[in-house]
Amino acid sequence: MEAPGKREMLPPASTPFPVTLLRQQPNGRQPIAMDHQQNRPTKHGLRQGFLSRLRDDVNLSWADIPMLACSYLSGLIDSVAFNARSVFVSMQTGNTIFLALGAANLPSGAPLMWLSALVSLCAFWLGCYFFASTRHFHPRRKMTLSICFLIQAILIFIAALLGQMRIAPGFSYSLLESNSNQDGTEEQASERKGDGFGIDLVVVALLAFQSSGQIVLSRVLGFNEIPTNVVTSLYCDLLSDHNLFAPLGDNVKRNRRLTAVVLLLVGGISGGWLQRSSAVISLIWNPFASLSHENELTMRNSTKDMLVDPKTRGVTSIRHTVVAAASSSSKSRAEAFLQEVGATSSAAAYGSYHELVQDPNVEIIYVATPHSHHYQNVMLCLEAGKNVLCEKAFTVNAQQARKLAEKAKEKGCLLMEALWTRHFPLADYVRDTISSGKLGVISRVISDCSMGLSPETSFKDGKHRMVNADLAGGALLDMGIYALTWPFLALYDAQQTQQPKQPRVLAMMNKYQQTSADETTTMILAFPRDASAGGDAHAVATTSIRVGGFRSDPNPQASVRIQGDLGEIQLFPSAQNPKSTKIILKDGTVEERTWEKPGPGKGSGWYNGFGPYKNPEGEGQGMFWEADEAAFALIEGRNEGKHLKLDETIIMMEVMDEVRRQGGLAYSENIETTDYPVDL
Ligand SMILES: NC(=O)C1=CN([C@@H]2O[C@H](COP(=O)(O)OP(=O)(O)OC[C@H]3O[C@@H](n4cnc5c(N)ncnc54)[C@H](OP(=O)(O)O)[C@@H]3O)[C@@H](O)[C@H]2O)C=CC1
Ligand SMILES: O=C1OC[C@@H](O)[C@H](O)[C@H]1O
Repeated sequence: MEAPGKREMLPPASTPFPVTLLRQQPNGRQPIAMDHQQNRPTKHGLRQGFLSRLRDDVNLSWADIPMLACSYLSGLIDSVAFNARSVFVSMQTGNTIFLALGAANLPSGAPLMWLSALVSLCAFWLGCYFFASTRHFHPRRKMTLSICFLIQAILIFIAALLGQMRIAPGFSYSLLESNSNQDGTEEQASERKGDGFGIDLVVVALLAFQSSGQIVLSRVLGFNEIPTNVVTSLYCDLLSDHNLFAPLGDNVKRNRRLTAVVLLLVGGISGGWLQRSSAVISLIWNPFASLSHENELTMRNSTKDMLVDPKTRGVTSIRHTVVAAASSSSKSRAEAFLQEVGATSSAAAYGSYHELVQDPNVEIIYVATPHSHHYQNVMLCLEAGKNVLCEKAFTVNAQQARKLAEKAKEKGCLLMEALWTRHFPLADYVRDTISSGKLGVISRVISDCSMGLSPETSFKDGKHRMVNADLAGGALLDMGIYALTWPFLALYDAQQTQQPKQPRVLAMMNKYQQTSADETTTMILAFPRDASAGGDAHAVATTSIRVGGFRSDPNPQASVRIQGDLGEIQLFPSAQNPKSTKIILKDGTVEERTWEKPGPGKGSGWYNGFGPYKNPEGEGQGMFWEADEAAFALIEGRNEGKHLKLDETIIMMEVMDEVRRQGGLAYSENIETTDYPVDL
């Protein structure tokens, strides 16, 4: 136990200059050159003075202050590292336990925690050895200490840079959000953190190495009571101090320990809050389309949704900003669009897509033009180096999708199909239900997405993109993609016990006479699966503009049924926008859930809704979830969405190519082509 004492009055390492002409330094160093007339050191003398002072030992009477500041730093850095990679870079006791747990393959859900802990420990050990070797170079010299602190500062700076530039994804954003949002489980959060593991470990190593410098220096300077990164022994020494309650000036070591604990805590708190606020990313969205041809208002709905405060859906670390919009027909349409959706007044309006892609403020572009135009529009964005979220159907055919994926890879851009349904919390629930095994082996999916509209009445002149073959219209590309979504989610994604294979397809197609686009299409699919995994799984996916999906039905049947040998899950009322689910198990269990759409809420006076169908006051349409996922992908440095990767988008396009081949539906060469640029 330490004896109480006042701040130690150690002899100063250097004394102030005496007023003599040639100043002899107390430690017998060279005299400093003086300007005799001015009676002050010359520039050369000053430089000499500075350098010789650096050779002095540090004045220990105040050296505890930087060491206490190190305690604050430890708290800050450890809170960041733990939040980023579930590892400590300073407190190595925790890491030793994490390493030990790894031997038992624990903790569950974080199988690589031991590796992060080991990296941190190794870097820390190396750092201790390195910084302790200063004992060979006058360890208490100001010069030696300055160099040590400089090395630490540089390492922290490099680590911060790697995080800030999103090179080290784990350190680029906060885990807090993903743990709480969108029904996200910690598993999902750690999955999200899978990318960039290696570079994250580099950051861990840099920080652990520097943090060893702190404890070594606290030892060098003789402040063993403030090891800066260990608090367990500090708590013990503090509370077992028999002079714990001595007056303030009578127990310096107690004061230091207490201050170190408080500062470490404050450092931890600041680390947490800094991550929260620094994780607020201003995402820039850029709608191509605007208020459009009388009926479809995709852009308006999704943009309005994007601008809803993400906190209303529990998302705290991102924000979407519409910085610009472009209309291919006129700038005034873009202006009207921006006004209508409530974009900020600084948002730019463009009268051409070419102008828009040159805007340096644009980070990501949301393409919501007719299917026929996706390939050309997305290629334009990618060529300009812009990230893209492109509406469904992604392209007209698989070859176009492949080319876009290649271009995105070449340019290092994010490219994602905006299949909004895939990003609903409801879709996560369906995935989780399937992978939990509750339904047994899924062997069949029945899925319908239809409109129940008379095309002769609703799309009278045949020009609407729904039926217009020149715009790659028809039931299949527009609605059939939703019917295919659930078989793919259930049989391609969620049951990935083996490398998923492309399904075999049988298809029938009825054409709308007026335009020859498909009006009703029926697909039977077989997803190849080994006999040991249950054998091939079947799906029936149907779509129609004319029949099914009547909104007038007060008790709609399930649009989607995902069936396993132990039970099934049903989705209501529509495959593209399901709002409730029902699980029926063989043992008689029934689990029903409804899925609300968040938004500004009742009393907000805010409305969204598709086309003429208004949602209840304050409820979003549900398009923000795909926007959030694109934002997270950018923040994490991913070039794809996690719920629908480009490989799967391409395979779905291949299926639709085959369906069209069997149904005899080919679009005109200029919209099927992969040539670029082509004027449409
Ligand atoms: N997720 C969802 O719920 C929905 C998604 N969608 C998808 O969104 C996309 C757009 O659909 P929607 O908004 O209904 O499409 P629209 O027919 O309303 O067209 C959208 C915009 O595309 C631009 N455009 C460019 N060239 C043409 C052209 N030759 N003919 C017509 N328009 C052109 C127009 O804007 P401008 O002239 O100003 O450039 C137009 O306003 C499609 O991929 C569709 O499948 C549609 C509905 C719902
Ligand atoms: O994606 C869509 O969802 C809703 C439908 O009404 C629309 O036509 C379609 O494009």
